[in-house]
Amino acid sequence: MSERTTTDGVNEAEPLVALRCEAHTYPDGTVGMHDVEFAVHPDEVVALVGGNGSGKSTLLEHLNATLVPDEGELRVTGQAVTNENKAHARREVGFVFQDADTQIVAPTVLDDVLFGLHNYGVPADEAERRAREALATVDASHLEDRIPHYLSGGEKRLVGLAGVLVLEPSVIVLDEPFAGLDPERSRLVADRIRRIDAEGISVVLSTHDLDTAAAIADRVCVMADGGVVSSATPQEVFYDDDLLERANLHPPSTVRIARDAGLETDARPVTETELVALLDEGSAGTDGGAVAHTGTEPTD
Ligand SMILES: Nc1ncnc2c1ncn2[C@@H]1O[C@H](COP(=O)(O)OP(=O)(O)OP(=O)(O)O)[C@@H](O)[C@H]1O
Repeated sequence: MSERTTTDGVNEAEPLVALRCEAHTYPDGTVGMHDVEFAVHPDEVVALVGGNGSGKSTLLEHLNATLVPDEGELRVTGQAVTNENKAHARREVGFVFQDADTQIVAPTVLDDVLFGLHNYGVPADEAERRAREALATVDASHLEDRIPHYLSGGEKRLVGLAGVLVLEPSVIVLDEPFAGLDPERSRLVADRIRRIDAEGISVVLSTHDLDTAAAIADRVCVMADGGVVSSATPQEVFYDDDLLERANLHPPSTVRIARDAGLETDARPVTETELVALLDEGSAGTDGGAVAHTGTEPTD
């Protein structure tokens, strides 16, 4: 996790993305989001959580100017984004859609990852090297000759991630990256997200999977009724029962296990590693203490 975060989970450096949205109204008159100020800082993984229809996708789609506020402002790497320079937002903020099929455009995985680079006029040799590197970063090199449409959901998600990663954005946004994946695939995608963060790219994702959010996020933003109702560390958010209830959320399994085990300590474990360490401490000198694994922590 980031070492440069303050106690409320916010990195102090200049934000890479800063959004102020007084409201976003869809064409049918539905207000998808209102009164939101949201920033993405260098070197952080931010998880957006909240019930169905709370505004997560609406917020994410503002970060690369796919949607624009009725009233407000988007700044990306210090530049105000206007109708004339949306391309700057698209280039700096890579978006991985939940439905990977919407992003697949080419007959093979390698061609698919190359597509964006060709659009940017990157010479063929360099493009191929970068595409292969991006596929290797997400452990998908073995898929490069496959037909994208026939990949499994988890494989498509990794290829979509490589297709965005290859363009070297400052921030990667993922809408529900774990939806529809089995626990092993979720763990793999979570692991790759941490790897991308370690390479200096900030990540913002929305998810209903609070176990995985607890395992990988530096900061958690809770949305309810189209607004951000909290932005804080996983420890603060996931031990705040009133906040979770207001957002129709249940605490992650690590928190439930910690409580069941009577571990209401100031340490507030949220990751599996933190939980295991505390349970081990608690059981030192007793019978060794069996530990229930949540199965969500990414491997390094
Ligand atoms: N294209 C659209 N037209 C009209 N209303 C929309 C549109 N997209 C979203 N909304 C509405 O905006 C609100 C926020 O929706 P959004 O999709 O951002 O929520 P979400 O938190 O991502 O939900 P979920 O977890 O179910 O994916 C909801 O009331 C939704 O019905």
